[in-house]
Amino acid sequence: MSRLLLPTIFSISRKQVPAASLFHNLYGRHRRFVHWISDMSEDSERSSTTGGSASGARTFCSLQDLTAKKCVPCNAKDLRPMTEQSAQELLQKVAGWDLANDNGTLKLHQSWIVKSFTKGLDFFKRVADIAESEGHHPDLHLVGWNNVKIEIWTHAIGGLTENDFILAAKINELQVEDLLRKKKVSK
Ligand SMILES: C[C@H](O)[C@H](O)[C@H]1CNC2=NC(N)=NC(=O)C2=N1
Repeated sequence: MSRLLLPTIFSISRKQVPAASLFHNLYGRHRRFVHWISDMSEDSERSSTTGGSASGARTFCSLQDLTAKKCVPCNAKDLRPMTEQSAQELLQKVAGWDLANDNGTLKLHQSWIVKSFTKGLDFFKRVADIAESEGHHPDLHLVGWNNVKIEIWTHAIGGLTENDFILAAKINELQVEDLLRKKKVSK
């Protein structure tokens, strides 16, 4: 129906023509429905491309292979922390990592048991090489001589960005079997 026709229909007062009020309601509902749909699609568009959720405004956060991606400088003005929901989605891509909420700051966390204190330091060196090449750095803990714990978050914005998941995925690729204590297989 052409736009020109519609206003004329609505110029008829609803009192005079009951059918017009029925049509008006239906059209009104249709219009609200159309607006609802378009709002929905804008919202979904906004959250998936501008990082309302995933990776902050700058980097589009897709679930493609994180190891093929490169960390971006954390001082990018439009980077902001991702939501917990987006972090949960990305967590599927980094086996072995958990999501920790440290006083409102979301972080990635994983721990290992190494064969010795010095093997722990060797572990850190291998992680450090990746961090330096990515320009993005984890928090490294070596506790009780053989317990390695790594936390990853984006300090510059106080939360998680795609950078953290890229770093976690690349740490997962490290060959560290020679450093780890064999897991006891429960009998
Ligand atoms: C400019 C450069 O991106 C920053 O200094 C980097 C260095 N490494 C970093 N690592 C982490 N985890 N968070 C940061 O905010 C951060 N900032």
